[in-house]
Amino acid sequence: MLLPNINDPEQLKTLSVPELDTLAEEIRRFLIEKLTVTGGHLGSNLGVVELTLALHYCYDSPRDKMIYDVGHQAYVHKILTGRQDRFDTLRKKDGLCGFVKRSESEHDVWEAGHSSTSLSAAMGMAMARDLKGEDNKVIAVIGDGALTGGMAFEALNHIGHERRKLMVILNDNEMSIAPNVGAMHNYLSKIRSDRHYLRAKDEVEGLLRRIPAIGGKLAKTAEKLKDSLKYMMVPGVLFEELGFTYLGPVDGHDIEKMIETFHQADNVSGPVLVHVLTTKGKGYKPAETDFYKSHAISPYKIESGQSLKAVGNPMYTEVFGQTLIELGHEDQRLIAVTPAMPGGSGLFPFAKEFPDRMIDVGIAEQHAATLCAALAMEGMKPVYAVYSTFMQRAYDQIVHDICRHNANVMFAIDRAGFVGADGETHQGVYDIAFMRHIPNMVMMMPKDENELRHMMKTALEYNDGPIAYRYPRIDGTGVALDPELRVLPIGSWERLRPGDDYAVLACGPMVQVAEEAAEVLKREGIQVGVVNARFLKPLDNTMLLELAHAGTSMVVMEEASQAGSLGSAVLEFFSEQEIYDARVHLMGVPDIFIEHGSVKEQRQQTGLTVEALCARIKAMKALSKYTYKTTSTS
Ligand SMILES: Cc1ncc(C[n+]2csc(CCOP(=O)(O)OP(=O)(O)O)c2C)c(N)n1
Ligand SMILES: CC(=O)[C@@H](O)[C@H](O)COP(=O)(O)O
Ligand SMILES: [Mg+2]
Repeated sequence: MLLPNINDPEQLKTLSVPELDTLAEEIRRFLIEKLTVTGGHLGSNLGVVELTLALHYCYDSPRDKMIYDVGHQAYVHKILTGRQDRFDTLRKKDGLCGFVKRSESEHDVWEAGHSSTSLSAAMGMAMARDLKGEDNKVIAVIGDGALTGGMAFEALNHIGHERRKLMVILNDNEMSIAPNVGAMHNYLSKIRSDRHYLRAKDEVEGLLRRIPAIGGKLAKTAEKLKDSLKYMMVPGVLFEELGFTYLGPVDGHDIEKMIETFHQADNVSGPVLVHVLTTKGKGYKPAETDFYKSHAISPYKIESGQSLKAVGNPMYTEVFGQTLIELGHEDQRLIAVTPAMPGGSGLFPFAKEFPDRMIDVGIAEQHAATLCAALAMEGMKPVYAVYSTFMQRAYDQIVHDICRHNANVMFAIDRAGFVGADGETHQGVYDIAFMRHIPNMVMMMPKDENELRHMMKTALEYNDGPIAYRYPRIDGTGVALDPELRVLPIGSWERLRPGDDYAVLACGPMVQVAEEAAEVLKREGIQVGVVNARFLKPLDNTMLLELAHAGTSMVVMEEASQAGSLGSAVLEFFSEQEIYDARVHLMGVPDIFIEHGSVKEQRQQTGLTVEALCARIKAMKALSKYTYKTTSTS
């Protein structure tokens, strides 16, 4: 057994290639076993075992900078840099992060979670290195999925122009989370499969060099001919034209070949792109054969890869997917757009039913938003199905292309609120704050999956501009679903419980928390009203005025950034109305990044629990007595 003794990259360099191969197999077994308990990004990591070994064998981390795009495929890097014994804590509270994390190790030089940032990071580090007169290597490892992201293209454009020395490793497994899509993907597939492309690049270029230079009139024609031959026969010519030296394709499970290629790359003075072919899930059948199982999985049975997650109520995501089919039958103009998350967004059933009406644009949140704007302006009914966290990428497109045009785009914002194990890079807690202030936007959040269905119907029937519904990454409440879909009056809230002294204005899953807290407090003799603040914009002004005029003390509770979300909107309303004595307390996500753990732990950490709400109301009660006493005696 080599693995338990390999705790730093220096030890790795003493191994022979056969020993590295043995180590690769041991690492694979280690990951497959450990992740049965913790879950995690299994397939992506199994695919890069040899690649990561070859990198650490050839380069000196952390002096040489290894930058992993997305950072979900860095488990092997973590094992090789002294974190093997922490894998039982993977993605758990205070445990090993599922992504690259600078606070964990000096070998983690760049953090991510969102995709396609690695090339810009590599360029920045290479520039800094040159400006400081240093000579370390800079290496970005980017997957074929992440390469579909706009930022990656922007960086390729810059790197190819500047021609600084750095290495891009394109880890091509033909998969994003779902099978990869797009013209670049088609181009890479061609390189993989076309035997002409697989000819040794040197051989072809040598041949071309041997065609004698011809002077005079024929020169131009000959050069054109050479160019055409090159285009036909040299793999990766697109990257070459962009200013990179292209090396590959190389078998990403052959350590010796990769070491050879990296040495070759070291002799190139400008940017190099090494095209590495890997298999996602390599070495674990369930992950190799089922792409759902090959990406982010929950704990599983080792023999079958079958999930051990207890079967609960259908998730909001599933209810969304099923309801979309109903609406798709109702309105032929409805079309779903996803930036690379067809499975996670629950769109596969819709795609099966309406294969021409589901568009996966790749990791292209910005493009997806503008595409939806244009579809809407031409009379279609686009649903932009997107995770809250990834929608952050499309802020300008939402303002500039969707809201300014007042385009009838429906936003299905999944993973709104805490997401659990993915942690701080993926929390869906900012979208209310960065969307509600944009003119024309309407925003909703359902208290349960039944209401989600009504919101979807409401959005479809709404023809006055953009409208969003956001829902969490959790199981639904199990409520019975109305077969009849209803249109909700825009800006209407629901009073679920009466209570004149205190009222909790809650949205989404916090409504249930508020109801439970109200029950607890009722037993203690405190009557608390509960309002389902299901429209985040526009607010229910009438209800707010009623509450203020009744002298009700309000708590606004939301699993969203406290700054700028629903609570802020309520305060703004009272300020606009010049109602300065409304008593409003905010309970939201504080001004810190919330790390990985379970959703329950994340709620505990931020005080979004029944206990914390009860405590807050009791404190308000105590304070109001005091305030009352002092004012009445003065
Ligand atoms: C901006 C953004 N959009 C979507 C995602 C979700 N996502 C995470 S990994 C991934 C697929 C990446 O594919 P690839 O880079 O080829 O890596 P692989 O898992 O195949 O190794 C996607 C779509 C993300 N992390 N960031
Ligand atoms: C790395 C990444 O961004 C995705 O793989 C993400 O972890 C998926 O999240 P869900 O499990 O919520 O679909
Ligand atoms: Mg891939």
